Amino acid sequence: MSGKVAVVTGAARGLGRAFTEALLKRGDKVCFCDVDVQQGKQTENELKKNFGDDNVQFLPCDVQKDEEFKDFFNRVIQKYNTVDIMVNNAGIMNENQWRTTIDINLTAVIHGSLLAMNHMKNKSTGGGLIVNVSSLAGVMPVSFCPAYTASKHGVIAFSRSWALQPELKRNRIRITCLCPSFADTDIIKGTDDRVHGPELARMVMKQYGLMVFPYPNDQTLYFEIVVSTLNPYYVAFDSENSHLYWTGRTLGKINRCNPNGSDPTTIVDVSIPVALTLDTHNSTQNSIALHKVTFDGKANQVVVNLTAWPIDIEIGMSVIYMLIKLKYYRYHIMSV
Ligand SMILES: NC(=O)C1=CN([C@@H]2O[C@H](COP(=O)(O)OP(=O)(O)OC[C@H]3O[C@@H](n4cnc5c(N)ncnc54)[C@H](O)[C@@H]3O)[C@@H](O)[C@H]2O)C=CC1
Ligand SMILES: CCCCCC(=O)/C=C/C=C\C/C=C\C/C=C\CCCC(=O)O
Repeated sequence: MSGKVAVVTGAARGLGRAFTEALLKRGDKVCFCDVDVQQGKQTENELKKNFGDDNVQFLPCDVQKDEEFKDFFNRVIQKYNTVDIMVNNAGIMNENQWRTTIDINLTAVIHGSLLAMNHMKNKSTGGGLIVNVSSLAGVMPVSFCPAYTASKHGVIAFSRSWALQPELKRNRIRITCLCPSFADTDIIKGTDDRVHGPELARMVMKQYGLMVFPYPNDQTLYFEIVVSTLNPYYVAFDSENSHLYWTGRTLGKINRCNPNGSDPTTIVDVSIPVALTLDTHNSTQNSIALHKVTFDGKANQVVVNLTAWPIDIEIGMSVIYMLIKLKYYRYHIMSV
């Protein structure tokens, strides 16, 4: 995948900057935008020093503003002729500004995805990768930030729904959601006046810990890898190489095996949390018919049911909570 042209939104700092650096390290060219112009320029200067003037460019853009976003995207195409990877990362967390939260975290992600899809399906070389940054708050309810959580659920629902479109596969466009746990960036700083129940927010963050960036070996930034975390109940399926991934008992332990359960391997074993990526690319039009895979992990058993194609991931929280109590974890990868 290296040697591609990538766009990253909201990359003046934080995860967006980390994604940008990871892409640059692979040899991609990156054009990033941000509403924070001063920070954007500073980041651009720093990255240019490390990766070369021609490989990285910052353009100011507020993704909430439709015309600005469209212009930004078109300017990237004018400069580099193409966009191969689109990372819709810009996001805020502010329950007092819930409408803006939805506008940036969800509406702009939809807009960015559509801009990318329209371009990717028409370009002569065809295809591309869209990475929509959701959150673990996109797969579970979080009482202290309901609007944020709704926006992140929306990102997953939008991405999964598009992933079901045969048109996407036909045009070789892959759409992926990245669902990080708490990461040590500005979004979680000074949350007191931006969340309902700051004490609970602090307690939860303390309990779960923070991801550290840059992540060792760039594991979380390697978009092709589908991994999971936080608790042992997240399982992911990578439709590109058919691997199944599941977490261990501790944060940061990620295992992988083949779809038939063979070759179970621990690919990450660290004491810090890592990110969950839901791979929404249901490219498997050739049937993966009824598998039942059982793993015997060290502490607990994990059962994965693959039903029929296309593959998608459904996590039922109430069932999960019940099974956690029983120390027995069951995951459903449903046909939809
Ligand atoms: N840090 C965390 O714990 C987690 C973060 N995320 C998501 O990761 C993404 C990146 O967040 P972080 O790097 O953590 O936060 P951050 O606050 O460090 O970075 C967000 C960046 O987006 C930019 N931005 C905000 N509104 C914008 C707009 N309208 N137009 C253009 N740029 C805009 C900001 O200026 C900033 O540079 C967000 O979508 C966030 O929801 C998801 C899960 C966990
Ligand atoms: C403080 C807001 C952080 C925003 C950044 C973000 O997206 C981080 C998400 C990380 C995890 C969120 C998911 C789960 C939190 C775990 C349990 C919450 C349950 C407690 C409750 O809400 O009642």
